[in-house]
This record gives sequence, C-alpha cells and structure tokens, in this order.
Amino acid sequence: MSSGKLITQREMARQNGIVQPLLTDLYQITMAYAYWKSGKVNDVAVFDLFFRTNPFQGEFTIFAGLEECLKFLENFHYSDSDIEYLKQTLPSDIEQEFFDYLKDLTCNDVKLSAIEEGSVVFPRVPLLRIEGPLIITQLLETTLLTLVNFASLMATNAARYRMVAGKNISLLEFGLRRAQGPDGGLSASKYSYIGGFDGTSNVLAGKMFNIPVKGTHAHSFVTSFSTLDDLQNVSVTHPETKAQCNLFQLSLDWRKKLSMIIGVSPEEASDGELAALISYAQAFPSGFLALVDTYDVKRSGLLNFCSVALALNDCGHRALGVRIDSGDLAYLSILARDTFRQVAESCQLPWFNDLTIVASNDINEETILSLHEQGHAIDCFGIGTHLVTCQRQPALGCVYKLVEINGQPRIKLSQDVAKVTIPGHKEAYRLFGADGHALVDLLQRSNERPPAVGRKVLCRHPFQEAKRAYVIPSKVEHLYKVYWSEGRICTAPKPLSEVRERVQASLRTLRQDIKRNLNPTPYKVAVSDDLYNFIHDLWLQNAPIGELS
Ligand SMILES: Nc1ncnc2c1ncn2[C@@H]1O[C@H](COP(=O)(O)OP(=O)(O)OP(=O)(O)O)[C@@H](O)[C@H]1O
Ligand SMILES: O=P(O)(O)OC[C@H]1O[C@H](OP(=O)(O)OP(=O)(O)O)[C@H](O)[C@@H]1O
Ligand SMILES: O=C(O)c1cccnc1
Ligand SMILES: [Mg+2]
Repeated sequence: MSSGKLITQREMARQNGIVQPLLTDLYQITMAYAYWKSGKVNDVAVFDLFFRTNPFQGEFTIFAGLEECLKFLENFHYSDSDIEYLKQTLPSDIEQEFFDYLKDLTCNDVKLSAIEEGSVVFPRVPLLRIEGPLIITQLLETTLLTLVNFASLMATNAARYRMVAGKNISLLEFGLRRAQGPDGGLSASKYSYIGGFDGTSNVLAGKMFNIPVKGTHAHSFVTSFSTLDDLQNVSVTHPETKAQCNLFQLSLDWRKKLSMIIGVSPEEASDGELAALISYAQAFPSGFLALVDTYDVKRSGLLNFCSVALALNDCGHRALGVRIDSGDLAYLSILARDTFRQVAESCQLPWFNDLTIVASNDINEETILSLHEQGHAIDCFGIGTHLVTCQRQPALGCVYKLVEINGQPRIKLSQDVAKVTIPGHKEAYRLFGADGHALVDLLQRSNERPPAVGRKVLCRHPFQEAKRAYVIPSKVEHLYKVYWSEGRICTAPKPLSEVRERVQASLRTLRQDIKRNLNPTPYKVAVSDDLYNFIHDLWLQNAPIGELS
C-alpha cells in the first residue's frame, strides 16, 4: 500500500456515504458521453474552482472542504448498481462501451493542486486547480463544488462570529435541529469548529470529527417537574468523604437563607424548577449548568440555581453555571453576575464569581456586536439557526471553469466583466508587505518566473487597465501545493485542529480594515503584466466583431 493511502486511513474520518460519483448533475454524465462519442477520451483539461464575491458583505473567505475533496477523488468509482441505474436512466441508444468505460474510470490520472485548507482566500484566485483527462475532470465539477461551497461558507461564517465575539468568549454550535437537513447539520458542526467555535451539541459530529461536544439542558426538562414531590432519592456522594449528602434538603435550606441575601422570596420561585435543577445536579454533580429562564430569571431561576449550587458545594462539588435563553441578554447576564458576586461574598466562595453564563436565543453577528456595545456578563454563546443556515447569505458562489484544453487556453466571455474567466494554467502567490501583512494575491501564467522577496513586481487589476501598482514583497507565499497526483494523496491534509489553528493564523495576516464588520476595505487580487496581456489578447481573439447597421 502506498504511503499516501496510509496517511489517509490513519488521519481522515470516513467520508459521508452520500458523497459518491452519482452525487452530481445529470449533465456531467451526458457531457461525458458526448465527449466520449466525439473521441475526446484523450483530451487533457485544466479547470479552476473559484468564487467571484466574498460572502456576508465581507472582504475575505475561509477556504474549507479540501479534505473531503481528496477523499472523494480517492474513492471515485461507479459501482455496478450505479452503472445499472445509468443504463436505465440515460437514453436507450447509449453505447454499451461507454458504460464499460465508466466502470473502469478512476481519478488516477487527475492532478489536484489547492490552497491550504483554512486559509483566507479571495475572489478569482482559484482554490483548486484540477488537471487531467477532460471527461473525468468534467465529471468532478458538481461534487467538488458542493464539497467546497458550503464548507467554505460555513467556516467563513463561523470565523466571523469568532471575530465579533473576541477570543475570550466561548462559542458553541447548537444548530443541528435547524440545519438544512442531516448532512447540512453535520457539515455545519465540522466547519463551525474549523472557523473557530469551541464545541458542538451535535454528538455524531463529535464522534466523527473529534470535536468537543458540549451542552446544557432544555426547557422541557424543567417543565417536566411540577412540584418538589416529583423528587425521590436525591443524594450525592461527597467525592472526598464518600458521605451521602441530602441534596434535596440542603437545597431547600439554602433557598431560605439565600432569599435574604439576594432579596427574592422563595414563595415566588418555582418549586417545579427547583425540583428539576436538583434532579439535574444529582445526575451531574460536577457538570451542573442549568437553564434559568423557564419561568423568571430574576424571581425564580437564579435563586433556584444558587440554592442547588450551594447545596452541591456542601456535597463537595462545584457547579458550572447557567444558561439564559430569552429576554434581554445584556441585562439578565449582568443580573446573574451580580447575584453570583453577592453569593460569593456572603458565602465566602470566590469561585462563585466565575460561574459561566451561557446565552442563547437567535444570536447572530449583530446581536453579539450590540451586546458588546451595551455591556454584558456572558462567557459563552450557544448559536444555532443563524450560524448553521448561514441565514445572512445562504450560498457561496464557487464555480468550476475550463481554463485550458490540450495546452490551449480557454476564456469564458460575459457582458459582465466580473464573470470573464482568467484563462490558462496559472500560479497564485501571496505577496506580503514590510509590516508582515498580506498585500495582494498575484496570479501569473505558470511559465512565468515566480515573484521574489525584494524584487519589484508589477501587479495589475485583471480588467481595469489604469489600475496597477508596483510591489516589493518582503515575503512571497506560493499558494498551491499538489494534494492529489498519480492516484494518491501526495500531501496529507492537516487534522481538523490544525486547520482550525490555520484559520486564525491566516486571518492574522490580514489588515484590520479588511476584516472589519462595516464597509471593510477590499483586499487586492492582481494579475502579472504578462497574464494581463494574455487575457486581453485572448479576449480580443474570441470576442466577435459586431456590425453596425
Ligand atoms: N440586549 C440585547 N440586545 C440586542 N438583542 C438582544 C438583547 N437581548 C436579546 N436580544 C435578542 O433579541 C431577540 C429576542 O427574541 P424574542 O423577541 O423572541 O424574545 P424572547 O426573549 O425569546 O421572548 P420569549 O420570552 O417569548 O421567548 C433574540 O434574537 C435575542 O438574541
Ligand atoms: O436560537 P438558536 O440560535 O437557533 O439556538 C438554538 C436554540 O435551540 C434551543 O431551543 P429551541 O429554539 O428549539 O426552543 P426555544 O426557542 O423554546 O428555546 C435553544 O434553547 C436555543 O434557543
Ligand atoms: O445544550 C444545549 O443547551 C442546547 C443544545 C441544542 C440546542 N439548544 C441548546
Ligand atoms: Mg429558540
């Protein structure tokens, strides 16, 4: 077995079973037949996969999904039942030999070069360059796009949440129930983690991708208890003395004492909620993080939580904190923190100051920014719907365009200049300025001399003649590595935790004004002088000359 295969099996989670060659658009297969019929089996193509606009009104994107693309290439194979299905589905006059051809088709002759997963990337710079026989490289289009588009959108969304939250707030992904189906949910958990989330409530994602799984409990757990009579046998073992502590009685005693300290009457607090919290604390004495907004945070939830937390303390355990899932999260989190301070002081338990306050409920980037502006005491956000559905922008528009065939460049023209493709086999370089920030991404023809540190290079806007600048880079990063060649993974994709670190490291190379939330400055993507002339010559050659009458 090749070392590439060894690397793959050791480090990569198994690919979701629905990612397979038939997970594509029908037209890829009909085109494959037409290519085959036209004798194009030996034609060699180069495709670029890129996007044209950054999502979320931002000026950067995080590239993700590469590992899954590599697994797809590795496993690419039409099964007998796939072939059978195609025979039944395609017109009956399709030649049998085409199916024999498909049956033996693999990605062994494909070469895939890519930017490192987790990097910041920009419009027009190909994320993937796919070279190889026209038919197979064409057949890969839709699946590669579906693997990169949502992954990159999701990682970008998560990275944006991380940026607005700041590095000291913990972010948990709670979105599975609201996600675009099971696979959407699983991908959302994986790529939120890459983008900078700290954990997920999605247990399967935890198992498959080794992401920390975290969570609290739901309102239904609280509302399922109505009185203290609902409780039976509530004792907790003290971890040191091994004594059995009566959590129930201790909690009731503390509720009486505490009501004086925090000025809330025990009569107003819900007994059902207290019963629920005692029950949860009994089950998880060292992991007690309770939902406190079922009835009333101020008059019930906080009093009940603190009572049980102090009872647990008597039993030798430290509570973790609270979750607030409705109401004014700024006000209620500050109220919770003030209450914890009062308890910390009057009971001489300094750790009570540091209890975790989790906030959830329809959180998005704007809510976090607004909460920061108002002031709050939240340590952790649990975020579902807006994050996993990418509600602010539900799709990234990556496309897959033919740029060369049999050594001949190809250009796709459009009335809309932004949609004209940049032809030919190209390399991409990131040029850094003297202060260490990335200045510009430069596309060149592959036969050009690479840019070098300290050497002046002319960077041109691909379509606006007057826009050009000289750059003397202090560092040059060649953006492509070959990840797949000769039928194997030749650069091992990094483990998720490293891709996650890469995202933050890569974001640090961008100037702050490119990352800011409101009206960020666009990052420059340029072409070399040589590529500029090449594009425009080809454009002239291909644009028909109209006739005025
Ligand atoms: N201080 C705040 N500043 C800005 N937005 C906030 C603040 N507190 C909460 N929010 C947001 O306001 C919205 C409030 O949601 P909604 O109107 O459904 O109220 P609710 O508190 O959930 O009501 P209910 O008690 O009926 O569940 C949520 O999206 C929440 O994230
Ligand atoms: O609000 P999101 O960002 O999507 O986060 C996840 C939500 O899911 C849970 O409850 P759910 O919304 O199912 O019920 P609830 O509205 O009654 O809390 C949780 O309490 C959050 O509110
Ligand atoms: O664990 C939680 O608190 C949680 C999980 C999923 C959705 N809402 C909340
Ligand atoms: Mg909700």
